[in-house]
Amino acid sequence: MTTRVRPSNKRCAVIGGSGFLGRHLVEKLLDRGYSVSVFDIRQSYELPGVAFHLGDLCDKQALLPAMKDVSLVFHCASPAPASDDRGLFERVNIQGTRIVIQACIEAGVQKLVLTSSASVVFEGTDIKNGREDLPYAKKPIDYYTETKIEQEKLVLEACDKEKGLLTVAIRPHGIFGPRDPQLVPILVDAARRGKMKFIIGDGTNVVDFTFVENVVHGHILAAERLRPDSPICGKPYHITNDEPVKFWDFMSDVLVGLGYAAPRYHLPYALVYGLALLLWLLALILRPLVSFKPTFTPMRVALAGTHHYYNCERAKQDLGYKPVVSLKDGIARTVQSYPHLRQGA
Ligand SMILES: NC(=O)C1=CN([C@@H]2O[C@H](COP(=O)(O)OP(=O)(O)OC[C@H]3O[C@@H](n4cnc5c(N)ncnc54)[C@H](O)[C@@H]3O)[C@@H](O)[C@H]2O)C=CC1
Ligand SMILES: CC(C)CCC[C@@H](C)[C@H]1CC[C@H]2C3=C(CC[C@]12C)[C@@]1(C)CCC(=O)C[C@@H]1CC3
Repeated sequence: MTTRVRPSNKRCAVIGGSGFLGRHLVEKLLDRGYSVSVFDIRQSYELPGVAFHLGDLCDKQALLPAMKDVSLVFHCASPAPASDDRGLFERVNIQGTRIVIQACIEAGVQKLVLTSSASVVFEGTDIKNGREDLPYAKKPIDYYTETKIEQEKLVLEACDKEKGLLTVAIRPHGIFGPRDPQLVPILVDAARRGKMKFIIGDGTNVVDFTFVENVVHGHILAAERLRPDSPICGKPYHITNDEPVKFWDFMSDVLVGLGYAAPRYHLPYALVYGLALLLWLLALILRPLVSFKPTFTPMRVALAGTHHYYNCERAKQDLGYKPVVSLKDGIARTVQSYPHLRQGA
């Protein structure tokens, strides 16, 4: 007879642990006394107490060793939203997530926490104080969103008390903070190329941006509250800073904090969206001949010109969630962390 060692409650694996959110999560887990295995296609840092397993999450045999004796898995890997590679999104976010679930079941993992996205309900039109019961986007605005929807469904449907795997999904929105490879770098790149002089629309649209440590906090609360008798099993949770802000005020605070001018001139939303669609189509048609990546993609223009903020009451009620870093402090810490992106640097 083989006796199965019950995995320690404090052993966990972070799939995508080399990424922006993943690394912040790993650091907080270590602080809280967890031992951590990271599974990723790349290793971006070294830390005592972290075992790295390199591989593609679509490969179950590569995943299993990272899950050995692990009771809790965080899945926060995804191709970058800026990619336009439909095949890659489908392979990693859909097929890969099926494999992650199978591997969790085979390895005897008890809890799986997915990093989903509040964007799973975003179709490019206003969302004001959206709750988790909004329907998934019927016409997702890009392949990223389309496959994040399928990924979330797969993980939530896999929640099975009988089989012993409990699951929950965290839906953050607009994560920012030190080491983010996306929001601040893209914004600064656009500013350096003179493209951030313009406000898309009337500039009054309100959105959520979430400091990375608040997102981490939401993940850990969910993991620690995930038990067979808890109401959170199989549910999605919005995690935001709970401080909706005008999109263009947030952009201006970051730009001015880094020494750039705030956007000033208004352009009509419909015009910029139409141009972005045209450029996207052109890039698609010309792809075999030339490769160019427009800064203003339809997704970015939609995010920059509409309201999209979310209610996180459910997370407060069920997880005891409350942001740990305010928007103002989050912006100050973020700006400070990018000395190389300052104007003139
Ligand atoms: N950044 C944001 O504003 C938001 C992000 N999210 C979600 O948060 C999660 C983390 O995002 P970020 O940290 O911003 O992205 P990131 O790109 O910094 O990290 C993703 C990590 O996944 C890894 N990865 C990608 N494909 C893989 C594969 N086939 N096998 C193994 N590892 C693979 C990458 O190497 C990377 O380290 C993602 O699931 C994303 O969809 C959700 C809402 C907002
Ligand atoms: C060029 C400018 C109009 C905009 C520059 C900033 C943008 C790069 C970011 C503003 C909102 C961000 C955002 C995401 C990525 C970066 C932004 C578009 C996500 C798409 C990342 C993945 C998600 O799940 C949702 C995010 C929404 C907000």
